[in-house]
Amino acid sequence: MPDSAAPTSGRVPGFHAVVPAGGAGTRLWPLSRAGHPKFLLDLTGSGRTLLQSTVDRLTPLTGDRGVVVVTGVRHARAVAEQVPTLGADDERGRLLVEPSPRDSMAAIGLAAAVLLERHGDDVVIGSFAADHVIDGTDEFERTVREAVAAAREGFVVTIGITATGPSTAFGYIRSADDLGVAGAPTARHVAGFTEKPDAQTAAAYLATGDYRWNAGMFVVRAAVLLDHLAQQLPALAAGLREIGAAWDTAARDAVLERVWPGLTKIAIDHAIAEPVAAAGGVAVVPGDFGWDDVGDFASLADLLPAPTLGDDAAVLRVGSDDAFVVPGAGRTVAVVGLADAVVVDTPDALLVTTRAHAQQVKQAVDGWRAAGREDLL
Ligand SMILES: Nc1nc2c(ncn2[C@@H]2O[C@H](COP(=O)(O)OP(=O)(O)O[C@H]3O[C@H](CO)[C@@H](O)[C@H](O)[C@@H]3O)[C@@H](O)[C@H]2O)c(=O)[nH]1
Repeated sequence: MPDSAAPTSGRVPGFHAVVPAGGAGTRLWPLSRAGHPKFLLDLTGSGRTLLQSTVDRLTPLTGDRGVVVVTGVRHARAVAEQVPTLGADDERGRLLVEPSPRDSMAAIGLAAAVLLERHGDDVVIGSFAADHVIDGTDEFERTVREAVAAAREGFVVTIGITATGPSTAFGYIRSADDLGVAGAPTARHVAGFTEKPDAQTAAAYLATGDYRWNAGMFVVRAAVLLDHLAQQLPALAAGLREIGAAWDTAARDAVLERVWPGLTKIAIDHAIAEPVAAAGGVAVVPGDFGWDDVGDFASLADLLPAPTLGDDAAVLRVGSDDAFVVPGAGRTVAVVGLADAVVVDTPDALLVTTRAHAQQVKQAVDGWRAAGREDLL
């Protein structure tokens, strides 16, 4: 089939999206807390939480019943309330609840194993984080359609974001020659991954023109993913397959209780992407859409059209036009002479920092934890 014949709109048959919702978002404290982390929050003022926006973005590609969310026990109820289409109480619902966090390979592998059992050998899955912001729906959809086409040919496919600077917060993908797969004209082979390099290395990468940011999106046939895992980590693959086979049966809870705690904790990047790329089995589709993982208040401030999140009338600025302010309910905030300030007010905790120090907010969370203030986390 010539490339021009590949469908460019509508649902992609046999494609299911997997949304791992596990991150704590500690650099966005005190908005993001362990009990209501970043993905459950409306951080962009759109009226939809990051999780809801993620599902909204994927649904045109998968159809209403084609998105699976994998989350922990603690957040299952809130996720079910925010995304009723997951059918949490249905026999074959699409809300998969992990007994405990065992990192991204187990989360995505669980969904792969369940979907393989339900839909058979040809099912293609794509994993997309629950807490990223994307601007440019058409380009996102184009990229995913190409990724699915390449995945059908047996590749593990990543999406490589055009880097806008030498970020040290992301992994980098080095692309090689054209993949030459019908329906995926822009896909290339991946030469390798580097996880979160230092600033100098990142700048050197960008100068070559061969590197893109790894957005943590992986598109692959579920059967291929589990076969690769069986090569790399046979016990983890076998455990996930056993759970997948039991998921829609009365044995689910007993199998989960016995098998889940023993699963290796490892990120999908290390378990699959890096070793499979070394063997030539990974492809990248370049994605020229706006993408941000909203890692801290500096990136959140850059995303928003105005430097206030919430009630702008509650904020008074004197010589602080760009100060980023999140006023708490029922209180006003005045910022005087602090251009770079970040002020985030909530009922029980107030954060004052600067954009330049936004990455270090995690240390405040660590500090409260060390002080035994679990109530603030
Ligand atoms: N359900 C569930 N999800 C999890 C768990 N652990 C991680 N995840 C999810 O897996 C995804 C990636 O995990 P992180 O641990 O947050 O990875 P990272 O440090 O952000 O790095 C990865 O993503 C970056 C892009 O945001 C990439 O740049 C980087 O290369 C890498 O792929 C996120 O969506 C996170 O919610 C878990 O135990 N359970």
